[in-house]
Amino acid sequence: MLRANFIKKLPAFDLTVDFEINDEIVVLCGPSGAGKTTVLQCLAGLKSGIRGQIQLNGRTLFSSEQGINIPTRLRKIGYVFQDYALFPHMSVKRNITYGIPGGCKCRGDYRLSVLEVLEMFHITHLQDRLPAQLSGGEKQRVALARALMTEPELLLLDEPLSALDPTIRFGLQKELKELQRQWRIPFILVTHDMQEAQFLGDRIIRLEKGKQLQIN
Ligand SMILES: Nc1ncnc2c1ncn2[C@@H]1O[C@H](COP(=O)(O)OP(=O)(O)OP(=O)(O)O)[C@@H](O)[C@H]1O
Repeated sequence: MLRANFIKKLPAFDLTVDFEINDEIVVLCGPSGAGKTTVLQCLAGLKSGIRGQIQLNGRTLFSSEQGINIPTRLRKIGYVFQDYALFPHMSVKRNITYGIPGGCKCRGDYRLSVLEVLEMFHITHLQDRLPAQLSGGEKQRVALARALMTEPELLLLDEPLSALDPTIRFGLQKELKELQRQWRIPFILVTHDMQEAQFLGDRIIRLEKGKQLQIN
């Protein structure tokens, strides 16, 4: 479970976050500039100047009061960026194993092998390609595979499907939902698309100028 209760001062307003998220998909929506991406960045440890606390499965990731600020790489949080942020000069396989001790060869302390993850996302045949040689949907699968390879306890997705055409998009929405049901970790997903929010979200939180309004 994720518990987050913090304030982040932004130039135009204060972003106020107060939520508890179980093993479910919470969709964050709201107008451009409302603070959605900033919420994800604060949770991942990519923003400074926060007051409050963040706990994941009982571990304190951040507490301004106690002076705790666990570095991003140790937070056990997967992050899928809007533009996928794949390394352009690395193959699919290297992208997926980047940052994993032992890389492609070794399982180490991880439960999953790279071959299992490639299979899970139906991208085994693409493992030696570079990102430039992939379609948008394939890149999205690689980004998800990379995020899940580290066995996160929370997955953050910033408009993961927005670059895709509607037919591929719907297929991947279903896959995302199934993935969450299999992994049973909290997903927080940002989208501008209300249909997508309704389909994917177990709960929808609307942000307006940094304030949370719950829709369902
Ligand atoms: N690096 C920055 N420096 C100053 N202000 C910033 C910075 N990044 C974001 N902001 C401001 O913080 C606010 C929240 O931005 P954020 O990117 O979180 O919004 P968003 O809801 O994700 O928007 P969008 O839907 O357009 O991606 C905005 O008012 C934005 O102008």
